[in-house]
Amino acid sequence: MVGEIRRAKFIGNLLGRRREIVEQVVSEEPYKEDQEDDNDNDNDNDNDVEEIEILMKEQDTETTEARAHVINDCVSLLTAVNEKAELKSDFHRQYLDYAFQIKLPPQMTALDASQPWILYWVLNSLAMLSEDLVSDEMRRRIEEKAFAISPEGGPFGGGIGQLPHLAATYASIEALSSCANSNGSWDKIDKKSIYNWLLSVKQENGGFKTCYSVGEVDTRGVYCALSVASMLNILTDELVENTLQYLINCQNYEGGFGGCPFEDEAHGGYTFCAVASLAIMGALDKINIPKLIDWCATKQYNEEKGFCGRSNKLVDGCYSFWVGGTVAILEAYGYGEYIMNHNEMREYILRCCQDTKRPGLRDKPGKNPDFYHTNYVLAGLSVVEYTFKIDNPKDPFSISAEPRKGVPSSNITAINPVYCLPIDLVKNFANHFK
Ligand SMILES: CC(C)=CCC/C(C)=C/CC/C(C)=C/COP(=O)(O)OP(=O)(O)O
Ligand SMILES: [Zn+2]
Repeated sequence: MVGEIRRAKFIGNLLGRRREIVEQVVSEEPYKEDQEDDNDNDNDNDNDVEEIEILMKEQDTETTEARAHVINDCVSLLTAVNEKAELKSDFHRQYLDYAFQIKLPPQMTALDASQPWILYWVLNSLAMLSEDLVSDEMRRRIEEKAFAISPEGGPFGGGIGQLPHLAATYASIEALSSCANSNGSWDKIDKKSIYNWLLSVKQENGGFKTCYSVGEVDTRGVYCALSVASMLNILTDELVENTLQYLINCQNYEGGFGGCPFEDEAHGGYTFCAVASLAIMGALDKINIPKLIDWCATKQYNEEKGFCGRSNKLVDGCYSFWVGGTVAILEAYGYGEYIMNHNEMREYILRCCQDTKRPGLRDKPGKNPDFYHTNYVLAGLSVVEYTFKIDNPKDPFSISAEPRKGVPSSNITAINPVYCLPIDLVKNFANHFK
Protein backbone atom coordinates (compact mmCIF):
# COMPACT_ATOMS: atom_id res chain seq x y z
CA MET A 1 0.00 0.00 0.00
CA VAL A 2 2.77 2.44 1.05
CA GLY A 3 4.64 1.41 -2.06
CA GLU A 4 1.62 2.21 -4.27
CA ILE A 5 1.17 5.66 -2.71
CA ARG A 6 4.86 6.36 -3.29
CA ARG A 7 4.52 5.19 -6.89
CA ALA A 8 1.45 7.41 -7.44
CA LYS A 9 3.34 10.45 -6.04
CA PHE A 10 6.32 9.65 -8.24
CA ILE A 11 4.09 9.48 -11.34
CA GLY A 12 2.30 12.68 -10.24
CA ASN A 13 5.64 14.48 -9.94
CA LEU A 14 6.77 13.08 -13.22
CA LEU A 15 3.64 14.23 -15.06
CA GLY A 16 3.51 17.53 -13.26
CA ARG A 17 0.59 19.35 -11.64
CA ARG A 18 -2.76 17.55 -11.71
CA ARG A 19 -5.18 19.45 -13.89
CA GLU A 20 -8.94 19.72 -13.60
CA ILE A 21 -10.70 17.81 -16.37
CA VAL A 22 -12.28 20.38 -18.71
CA GLU A 23 -15.26 19.26 -20.74
CA GLN A 24 -15.85 21.11 -24.01
CA VAL A 25 -19.14 21.30 -25.88
CA VAL A 26 -18.50 20.17 -29.43
CA SER A 27 -21.92 19.85 -31.04
CA GLU A 28 -24.45 22.54 -31.83
CA GLU A 29 -27.41 21.08 -29.89
CA PRO A 30 -25.93 21.22 -26.35
CA TYR A 31 -24.66 24.68 -27.26
CA LYS A 32 -28.26 25.80 -27.90
CA GLU A 33 -29.40 24.27 -24.61
CA ASP A 34 -26.58 26.02 -22.75
CA GLN A 35 -27.64 29.26 -24.34
CA GLU A 36 -31.13 28.94 -22.90
CA ASP A 37 -29.78 27.90 -19.48
CA ASP A 38 -27.14 30.52 -18.98
CA ASN A 39 -26.94 33.66 -21.06
CA ASP A 40 -23.80 34.83 -19.20
CA ASN A 41 -21.87 32.09 -20.91
CA ASP A 42 -22.79 33.33 -24.42
CA ASN A 43 -19.39 34.74 -25.25
CA ASP A 44 -17.50 31.69 -24.04
CA ASN A 45 -19.70 29.39 -26.10
CA ASP A 46 -19.44 31.61 -29.17
CA ASN A 47 -15.68 31.30 -28.94
CA ASP A 48 -15.89 27.54 -28.56
CA VAL A 49 -18.07 27.18 -31.65
CA GLU A 50 -15.92 29.51 -33.68
CA GLU A 51 -12.83 27.50 -32.81
CA ILE A 52 -14.49 24.25 -33.76
CA GLU A 53 -15.69 25.68 -37.07
CA ILE A 54 -12.20 26.83 -38.02
CA LEU A 55 -10.76 23.44 -37.25
CA MET A 56 -13.31 21.68 -39.42
CA LYS A 57 -13.30 24.11 -42.33
CA GLU A 58 -11.18 23.44 -45.42
CA GLN A 59 -8.87 26.35 -46.10
CA ASP A 60 -9.93 28.42 -49.10
CA THR A 61 -7.11 28.89 -51.59
CA GLU A 62 -6.91 30.01 -55.23
CA THR A 63 -6.99 26.33 -56.19
CA THR A 64 -10.06 25.44 -54.09
CA GLU A 65 -11.87 28.42 -55.60
CA ALA A 66 -10.80 27.43 -59.14
CA ARG A 67 -11.86 23.84 -58.44
CA ALA A 68 -15.35 24.96 -57.39
CA HIS A 69 -15.75 26.53 -60.87
CA VAL A 70 -14.33 23.46 -62.61
CA ILE A 71 -16.72 21.17 -60.70
CA ASN A 72 -19.60 23.41 -61.69
CA ASP A 73 -18.65 23.30 -65.39
CA CYS A 74 -18.01 19.54 -65.34
CA VAL A 75 -21.17 18.63 -63.47
CA SER A 76 -23.35 20.56 -65.94
CA LEU A 77 -21.68 18.75 -68.88
CA LEU A 78 -21.75 15.36 -67.12
CA THR A 79 -25.46 15.64 -66.39
CA ALA A 80 -26.55 16.97 -69.82
CA VAL A 81 -28.69 13.95 -70.62
CA ASN A 82 -29.56 15.05 -74.15
CA GLU A 83 -25.92 14.77 -75.30
CA LYS A 84 -24.75 11.23 -76.01
CA ALA A 85 -21.25 10.45 -74.69
CA GLU A 86 -19.45 9.53 -77.90
CA LEU A 87 -16.07 10.17 -79.47
CA LYS A 88 -16.38 12.67 -82.33
CA SER A 89 -13.68 10.94 -84.39
CA ASP A 90 -14.37 12.64 -87.74
CA PHE A 91 -14.38 16.05 -86.08
CA HIS A 92 -10.99 15.45 -84.39
CA ARG A 93 -9.55 14.05 -87.60
CA GLN A 94 -10.14 17.46 -89.25
CA TYR A 95 -8.09 19.09 -86.48
CA LEU A 96 -5.20 16.63 -86.93
CA ASP A 97 -5.22 16.76 -90.75
CA TYR A 98 -5.02 20.54 -90.44
CA ALA A 99 -1.47 20.13 -89.04
CA PHE A 100 -0.36 18.82 -92.46
CA GLN A 101 -2.27 21.39 -94.51
CA ILE A 102 -1.37 24.81 -93.18
CA LYS A 103 1.54 26.62 -91.60
CA LEU A 104 1.05 26.35 -87.84
CA PRO A 105 -0.12 29.65 -86.26
CA PRO A 106 2.46 32.10 -84.81
CA GLN A 107 1.57 31.33 -81.16
CA MET A 108 3.02 27.87 -81.75
CA THR A 109 6.56 29.24 -82.14
CA ALA A 110 6.76 28.51 -78.38
CA LEU A 111 7.03 24.88 -79.50
CA ASP A 112 10.04 25.55 -81.73
CA ALA A 113 12.19 23.18 -79.63
CA SER A 114 9.41 20.56 -79.59
CA GLN A 115 8.97 19.87 -83.29
CA PRO A 116 9.37 16.06 -82.98
CA TRP A 117 6.71 16.16 -80.25
CA ILE A 118 4.23 17.70 -82.70
CA LEU A 119 5.03 14.93 -85.22
CA TYR A 120 4.40 12.26 -82.57
CA TRP A 121 1.26 13.81 -81.04
CA VAL A 122 -0.43 14.33 -84.41
CA LEU A 123 0.56 11.01 -85.95
CA ASN A 124 -0.21 8.99 -82.82
CA SER A 125 -3.58 10.70 -82.37
CA LEU A 126 -4.54 9.82 -85.95
CA ALA A 127 -3.34 6.23 -85.46
CA MET A 128 -5.41 5.94 -82.26
CA LEU A 129 -8.53 7.21 -84.05
CA SER A 130 -7.84 4.64 -86.77
CA GLU A 131 -4.57 3.34 -88.21
CA ASP A 132 -6.10 3.86 -91.71
CA LEU A 133 -6.02 7.62 -91.18
CA VAL A 134 -2.22 7.72 -91.44
CA SER A 135 -1.44 8.11 -95.14
CA ASP A 136 1.81 7.28 -96.98
CA GLU A 137 2.24 10.99 -97.69
CA MET A 138 2.04 11.79 -93.96
CA ARG A 139 4.65 9.12 -93.22
CA ARG A 140 6.93 10.47 -95.93
CA ARG A 141 6.69 14.00 -94.60
CA ILE A 142 7.34 12.92 -91.01
CA GLU A 143 10.42 10.93 -92.04
CA GLU A 144 11.63 13.87 -94.13
CA LYS A 145 11.28 16.21 -91.14
CA ALA A 146 12.94 13.83 -88.62
CA PHE A 147 15.96 13.27 -90.87
CA ALA A 148 16.18 16.98 -91.70
CA ILE A 149 16.63 17.53 -87.96
CA SER A 150 19.23 14.75 -87.76
CA PRO A 151 20.58 13.71 -91.20
CA GLU A 152 22.90 11.29 -89.33
CA GLY A 153 19.90 9.30 -88.04
CA GLY A 154 19.98 10.43 -84.43
CA PRO A 155 20.20 11.48 -81.69
CA PHE A 156 17.57 14.12 -82.45
CA GLY A 157 17.15 17.76 -81.39
CA GLY A 158 13.95 19.79 -81.12
CA GLY A 159 14.46 21.36 -84.56
CA ILE A 160 17.05 21.88 -87.26
CA GLY A 161 20.35 23.14 -85.77
CA GLN A 162 19.34 22.39 -82.16
CA LEU A 163 21.36 20.24 -79.76
CA PRO A 164 20.31 16.58 -79.36
CA HIS A 165 17.81 16.23 -76.51
CA LEU A 166 16.36 13.20 -74.74
CA ALA A 167 12.74 14.30 -75.11
CA ALA A 168 13.21 15.16 -78.80
CA THR A 169 14.97 11.83 -79.43
CA TYR A 170 12.16 9.96 -77.65
CA ALA A 171 9.46 11.81 -79.64
CA SER A 172 11.33 11.27 -82.95
CA ILE A 173 11.69 7.52 -82.36
CA GLU A 174 8.02 7.29 -81.32
CA ALA A 175 6.96 9.15 -84.49
CA LEU A 176 9.25 7.09 -86.74
CA SER A 177 7.99 3.85 -85.21
CA SER A 178 4.50 4.81 -86.42
CA CYS A 179 5.81 5.26 -89.98
CA ALA A 180 5.98 1.46 -90.49
CA ASN A 181 9.45 1.61 -92.14
CA SER A 182 8.01 3.25 -95.23
CA ASN A 183 10.89 4.46 -97.43
CA GLY A 184 13.27 2.34 -95.33
CA SER A 185 13.34 5.01 -92.60
CA TRP A 186 13.92 2.53 -89.76
CA ASP A 187 17.20 1.49 -91.37
CA LYS A 188 18.39 5.10 -91.42
CA ILE A 189 18.30 5.27 -87.60
CA ASP A 190 21.85 5.17 -86.22
CA LYS A 191 21.56 2.93 -83.14
CA LYS A 192 25.24 3.11 -82.29
CA SER A 193 25.41 6.87 -82.31
CA ILE A 194 22.21 7.06 -80.21
CA TYR A 195 23.67 4.55 -77.74
CA ASN A 196 26.94 6.48 -77.34
CA TRP A 197 25.04 9.71 -76.86
CA LEU A 198 22.76 8.11 -74.24
CA LEU A 199 25.90 7.05 -72.34
CA SER A 200 27.22 10.61 -72.58
CA VAL A 201 24.12 12.03 -70.83
CA LYS A 202 23.99 9.24 -68.22
CA GLN A 203 24.62 10.45 -64.64
CA GLU A 204 26.45 8.63 -61.87
CA ASN A 205 23.34 8.59 -59.68
CA GLY A 206 21.46 6.56 -62.34
CA GLY A 207 19.54 9.48 -63.88
CA PHE A 208 19.93 11.00 -67.35
CA LYS A 209 20.54 14.63 -68.27
CA THR A 210 18.18 15.77 -71.03
CA CYS A 211 20.99 17.38 -73.03
CA TYR A 212 24.78 16.94 -73.03
CA SER A 213 26.36 19.18 -70.34
CA VAL A 214 23.18 21.26 -69.86
CA GLY A 215 19.65 20.11 -69.06
CA GLU A 216 17.67 18.72 -66.16
CA VAL A 217 17.86 15.27 -64.56
CA ASP A 218 14.55 13.67 -63.51
CA THR A 219 12.33 10.64 -64.20
CA ARG A 220 11.33 12.06 -67.62
CA GLY A 221 14.92 11.66 -68.78
CA VAL A 222 15.06 8.08 -67.49
CA TYR A 223 11.83 7.19 -69.29
CA CYS A 224 12.90 8.80 -72.59
CA ALA A 225 16.30 7.05 -72.48
CA LEU A 226 14.90 3.65 -71.52
CA SER A 227 12.04 3.76 -74.05
CA VAL A 228 14.39 4.59 -76.89
CA ALA A 229 16.99 2.03 -75.77
CA SER A 230 14.43 -0.76 -75.37
CA MET A 231 12.78 0.00 -78.71
CA LEU A 232 16.14 0.00 -80.51
CA ASN A 233 17.40 -3.01 -78.55
CA ILE A 234 20.39 -1.17 -77.09
CA LEU A 235 19.42 -1.47 -73.43
CA THR A 236 22.55 -2.67 -71.61
CA ASP A 237 23.47 -3.09 -67.91
CA GLU A 238 26.00 -0.30 -68.39
CA LEU A 239 23.25 2.09 -69.53
CA VAL A 240 21.05 1.43 -66.49
CA GLU A 241 23.73 1.26 -63.80
CA ASN A 242 22.22 2.77 -60.57
CA THR A 243 18.97 3.58 -62.39
CA LEU A 244 16.83 1.15 -60.39
CA GLN A 245 17.90 2.74 -57.09
CA TYR A 246 17.38 6.21 -58.60
CA LEU A 247 13.77 5.30 -59.43
CA ILE A 248 13.11 3.56 -56.09
CA ASN A 249 14.25 6.75 -54.34
CA CYS A 250 11.73 8.80 -56.37
CA GLN A 251 8.70 7.06 -54.76
CA ASN A 252 7.70 9.26 -51.85
CA TYR A 253 5.51 9.00 -48.74
CA GLU A 254 2.36 9.63 -50.83
CA GLY A 255 2.99 6.48 -52.87
CA GLY A 256 3.41 8.25 -56.23
CA PHE A 257 6.74 9.46 -57.63
CA GLY A 258 8.40 12.84 -57.61
CA GLY A 259 10.63 13.94 -60.47
CA CYS A 260 13.87 13.38 -58.51
CA PRO A 261 14.99 11.18 -55.62
CA PHE A 262 13.66 12.22 -52.19
CA GLU A 263 11.35 14.93 -53.51
CA ASP A 264 8.34 15.79 -51.41
CA GLU A 265 5.53 15.93 -53.98
CA ALA A 266 4.36 13.10 -56.22
CA HIS A 267 3.13 14.02 -59.72
CA GLY A 268 1.23 12.04 -62.37
CA GLY A 269 3.67 12.80 -65.20
CA TYR A 270 6.77 11.85 -63.23
CA THR A 271 4.97 8.84 -61.75
CA PHE A 272 4.15 7.51 -65.22
CA CYS A 273 7.77 7.99 -66.31
CA ALA A 274 9.08 6.12 -63.26
CA VAL A 275 6.56 3.27 -63.46
CA ALA A 276 6.98 2.76 -67.23
CA SER A 277 10.78 2.79 -66.74
CA LEU A 278 10.51 0.17 -64.00
CA ALA A 279 8.32 -1.93 -66.32
CA ILE A 280 10.99 -1.68 -69.04
CA MET A 281 13.61 -2.80 -66.51
CA GLY A 282 11.38 -5.68 -65.35
CA ALA A 283 11.61 -4.28 -61.82
CA LEU A 284 8.10 -3.21 -60.83
CA ASP A 285 8.23 -5.58 -57.87
CA LYS A 286 11.00 -3.46 -56.32
CA ILE A 287 8.70 -0.57 -55.31
CA ASN A 288 5.83 -0.23 -52.84
CA ILE A 289 2.94 -1.28 -55.09
CA PRO A 290 0.08 -0.99 -52.52
CA LYS A 291 1.07 2.64 -51.81
CA LEU A 292 1.30 3.38 -55.54
CA ILE A 293 -2.17 1.90 -56.07
CA ASP A 294 -3.60 4.06 -53.26
CA TRP A 295 -1.97 7.16 -54.70
CA CYS A 296 -3.34 6.50 -58.21
CA ALA A 297 -6.82 5.76 -56.88
CA THR A 298 -6.95 9.01 -54.92
CA LYS A 299 -6.07 11.06 -58.01
CA GLN A 300 -9.53 10.36 -59.54
CA TYR A 301 -12.13 12.87 -58.37
CA ASN A 302 -15.71 11.86 -57.56
CA GLU A 303 -17.25 15.08 -58.85
CA GLU A 304 -15.35 15.71 -62.11
CA LYS A 305 -14.71 11.98 -62.62
CA GLY A 306 -11.30 12.59 -64.24
CA PHE A 307 -7.80 12.52 -62.76
CA CYS A 308 -5.73 15.31 -61.28
CA GLY A 309 -1.93 15.04 -61.37
CA ARG A 310 -1.11 16.07 -57.80
CA SER A 311 -2.97 15.89 -54.49
CA ASN A 312 -5.59 18.67 -54.25
CA LYS A 313 -4.90 20.10 -57.73
CA LEU A 314 -7.25 20.45 -60.68
CA VAL A 315 -8.55 17.70 -62.97
CA ASP A 316 -6.82 17.65 -66.37
CA GLY A 317 -7.52 15.40 -69.39
CA CYS A 318 -3.83 14.57 -69.97
CA TYR A 319 -3.72 12.73 -66.64
CA SER A 320 -6.21 10.30 -68.16
CA PHE A 321 -3.03 8.90 -69.62
CA TRP A 322 -0.27 9.90 -67.18
CA VAL A 323 -2.19 8.39 -64.26
CA GLY A 324 -4.55 6.13 -66.28
CA GLY A 325 -1.54 4.73 -68.19
CA THR A 326 0.22 4.02 -64.89
CA VAL A 327 -2.90 2.14 -63.76
CA ALA A 328 -2.94 0.22 -67.09
CA ILE A 329 0.71 -0.82 -66.60
CA LEU A 330 -0.12 -2.04 -63.08
CA GLU A 331 -3.06 -3.95 -64.53
CA ALA A 332 -0.92 -5.53 -67.28
CA TYR A 333 1.59 -6.74 -64.67
CA GLY A 334 -1.20 -8.30 -62.59
CA TYR A 335 -1.49 -5.72 -59.81
CA GLY A 336 -5.27 -5.18 -59.98
CA GLU A 337 -7.94 -4.07 -62.39
CA TYR A 338 -10.09 -1.91 -60.07
CA ILE A 339 -7.68 0.91 -59.27
CA MET A 340 -9.75 3.42 -61.24
CA ASN A 341 -13.37 3.78 -62.24
CA HIS A 342 -13.13 3.29 -66.02
CA ASN A 343 -16.67 4.29 -66.95
CA GLU A 344 -16.43 7.53 -64.97
CA MET A 345 -13.06 8.34 -66.54
CA ARG A 346 -14.64 7.74 -69.95
CA GLU A 347 -17.46 10.16 -69.07
CA TYR A 348 -14.93 12.88 -68.16
CA ILE A 349 -13.07 12.35 -71.45
CA LEU A 350 -16.10 12.29 -73.72
CA ARG A 351 -18.23 14.93 -72.00
CA CYS A 352 -15.67 17.36 -70.56
CA CYS A 353 -12.65 17.10 -72.92
CA GLN A 354 -14.62 17.49 -76.17
CA ASP A 355 -16.38 20.60 -77.37
CA THR A 356 -19.21 20.79 -79.90
CA LYS A 357 -17.72 23.84 -81.61
CA ARG A 358 -13.97 23.19 -81.74
CA PRO A 359 -12.32 19.93 -82.84
CA GLY A 360 -9.42 18.40 -80.88
CA LEU A 361 -9.37 17.38 -77.22
CA ARG A 362 -8.69 19.58 -74.22
CA ASP A 363 -7.52 19.68 -70.62
CA LYS A 364 -10.87 20.72 -69.09
CA PRO A 365 -13.99 22.78 -69.94
CA GLY A 366 -13.06 26.36 -70.81
CA LYS A 367 -9.61 25.42 -72.19
CA ASN A 368 -8.71 25.29 -75.88
CA PRO A 369 -7.82 21.97 -77.51
CA ASP A 370 -4.18 21.35 -78.47
CA PHE A 371 -2.16 18.51 -80.02
CA TYR A 372 -0.62 17.46 -76.69
CA HIS A 373 -4.01 17.03 -74.98
CA THR A 374 -5.52 15.43 -78.08
CA ASN A 375 -2.85 12.71 -77.94
CA TYR A 376 -2.92 12.02 -74.20
CA VAL A 377 -6.70 12.26 -73.80
CA LEU A 378 -7.15 9.75 -76.66
CA ALA A 379 -4.48 7.54 -75.06
CA GLY A 380 -6.45 7.81 -71.81
CA LEU A 381 -9.56 6.67 -73.65
CA SER A 382 -7.66 3.68 -75.02
CA VAL A 383 -6.49 2.54 -71.56
CA VAL A 384 -10.05 2.95 -70.29
CA GLU A 385 -11.68 0.93 -73.07
CA TYR A 386 -9.18 -1.96 -73.10
CA THR A 387 -7.92 -4.32 -70.45
CA PHE A 388 -4.23 -5.30 -70.47
CA LYS A 389 -2.11 -8.33 -69.72
CA ILE A 390 1.49 -9.30 -70.37
CA ASP A 391 2.82 -12.64 -71.64
CA ASN A 392 6.39 -12.19 -70.42
CA PRO A 393 6.91 -9.66 -67.58
CA LYS A 394 10.52 -9.14 -68.76
CA ASP A 395 9.31 -8.08 -72.23
CA PRO A 396 7.11 -4.93 -72.26
CA PHE A 397 6.38 -5.47 -75.98
CA SER A 398 4.46 -8.63 -75.04
CA ILE A 399 1.62 -6.57 -73.52
CA SER A 400 -1.71 -7.39 -75.18
CA ALA A 401 -5.16 -5.84 -74.89
CA GLU A 402 -8.78 -6.80 -75.26
CA PRO A 403 -11.97 -4.74 -74.98
CA ARG A 404 -12.81 -4.08 -71.34
CA LYS A 405 -16.05 -5.71 -70.27
CA GLY A 406 -18.76 -3.29 -69.13
CA VAL A 407 -17.19 -0.28 -70.86
CA PRO A 408 -18.69 0.92 -74.19
CA SER A 409 -16.36 1.07 -77.20
CA SER A 410 -15.34 4.17 -79.19
CA ASN A 411 -13.46 1.99 -81.71
CA ILE A 412 -10.20 3.50 -80.57
CA THR A 413 -6.93 1.64 -81.25
CA ALA A 414 -5.43 -0.35 -78.35
CA ILE A 415 -2.14 1.12 -77.18
CA ASN A 416 0.79 -0.37 -75.31
CA PRO A 417 0.61 1.75 -72.10
CA VAL A 418 4.39 1.59 -71.52
CA TYR A 419 5.12 3.34 -74.85
CA CYS A 420 1.85 5.19 -75.54
CA LEU A 421 1.87 3.75 -79.08
CA PRO A 422 -0.51 1.32 -80.85
CA ILE A 423 0.35 -2.19 -79.61
CA ASP A 424 1.10 -3.71 -83.04
CA LEU A 425 3.09 -0.76 -84.33
CA VAL A 426 5.50 -0.68 -81.40
CA LYS A 427 5.86 -4.46 -81.43
CA ASN A 428 6.77 -4.43 -85.17
CA PHE A 429 9.27 -1.67 -84.59
CA ALA A 430 10.97 -3.51 -81.70
CA ASN A 431 11.01 -6.76 -83.72
CA HIS A 432 12.77 -4.95 -86.54
CA PHE A 433 15.64 -4.06 -84.18
CA LYS A 434 15.84 -7.43 -82.44
C1 LIG B 1 7.66 11.48 -71.77
C2 LIG B 1 7.64 12.72 -70.99
C3 LIG B 1 8.71 13.69 -71.20
C4 LIG B 1 6.65 12.88 -70.11
C5 LIG B 1 6.43 14.07 -69.29
C6 LIG B 1 5.45 13.73 -68.23
C7 LIG B 1 5.07 14.94 -67.41
C8 LIG B 1 6.03 15.42 -66.36
C9 LIG B 1 3.90 15.48 -67.62
C10 LIG B 1 3.37 16.61 -66.83
C11 LIG B 1 2.81 17.63 -67.73
C12 LIG B 1 2.00 18.67 -67.03
C13 LIG B 1 0.59 18.86 -67.41
C14 LIG B 1 2.54 19.45 -66.14
C15 LIG B 1 1.69 20.51 -65.55
O1 LIG B 1 2.15 20.85 -64.34
P1 LIG B 1 1.32 21.99 -63.65
O2 LIG B 1 1.98 22.34 -62.38
O3 LIG B 1 1.09 23.10 -64.62
O4 LIG B 1 -0.09 21.30 -63.48
P2 LIG B 1 -0.72 20.51 -62.26
O5 LIG B 1 -1.35 21.52 -61.42
O6 LIG B 1 -1.72 19.60 -62.92
O7 LIG B 1 0.38 19.74 -61.58
ZN1 LIG C 1 -2.85 18.65 -69.21
